[in-house]
Amino acid sequence: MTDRSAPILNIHGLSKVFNLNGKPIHALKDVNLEIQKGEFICLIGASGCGKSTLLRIIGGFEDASSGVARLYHTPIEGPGPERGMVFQDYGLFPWLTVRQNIAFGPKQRGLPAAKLKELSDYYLDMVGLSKFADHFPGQLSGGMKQRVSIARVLANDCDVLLMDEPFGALDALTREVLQQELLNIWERTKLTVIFVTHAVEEAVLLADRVVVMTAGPGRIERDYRIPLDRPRHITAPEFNHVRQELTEMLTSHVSHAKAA
Ligand SMILES: Nc1ncnc2c1ncn2[C@@H]1O[C@H](COP(=O)(O)OP(=O)(O)OP(=O)(O)O)[C@@H](O)[C@H]1O
Repeated sequence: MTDRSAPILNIHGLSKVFNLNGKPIHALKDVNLEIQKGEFICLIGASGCGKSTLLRIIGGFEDASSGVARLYHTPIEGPGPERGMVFQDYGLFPWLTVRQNIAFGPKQRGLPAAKLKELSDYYLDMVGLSKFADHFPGQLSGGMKQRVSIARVLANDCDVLLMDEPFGALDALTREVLQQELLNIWERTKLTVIFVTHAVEEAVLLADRVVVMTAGPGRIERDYRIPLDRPRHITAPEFNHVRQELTEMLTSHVSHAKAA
């Protein structure tokens, strides 16, 4: 039986070596991480430190070279409905309408038409796109496409939302709106979120814990709990203080890496 009081994710001694034309690329080395159900985790670090690789291993899209990632005690051996992935480039089906995109997973699982309608209505409303149900992705803005992508993952009833720089391609204003919407959804659904970002401010705004990674090979350098209550205000002095602290953590790793 599944023990729901255990950490939802347990990553132990995880390493990943890619083979690029016969040359080993050490993407991750001895990564250890425990994530509790309902936590919002941000993974942050310099380009190439293995954030996406770690997310893809948790998603089951990539195998570890050694070590193990467990979801509720069970080693992850492939993708599964408990984990939903949201990418920067949306990953929508352009030939399906917004509603059909959202209902795609449940339809594959054989849900009847009435249930599909009810489910898609619910998630269309949650992401504020009810009026756009019959539009195609090509007729939507980037922010709207990302809302569809989030709704599609939620409609699959996952426990863990894996997000790889989901707002990286959006303009600053849309990004702020979507960050707020994501927080509202997270509070409403109690999902566990693992969110990759390059942006310190985004991490301080969203995360319970920020996991700082360093490159060559990628490992966890710091696991930092954000000492701020919610809701957070980016103009507040204490927010700025935490942002500076995290920025210093990140830049000190970059300068140490250069000096080494
Ligand atoms: N399929 C692959 N084959 C070979 N090397 C790979 C592959 N995927 C990733 N890598 C290498 O593994 C390392 C980690 O890559 P990864 O994409 O996980 O980093 P990242 O921190 O997500 O980077 P970014 O922030 O730029 O997206 C990099 O050196 C990358 O070149």
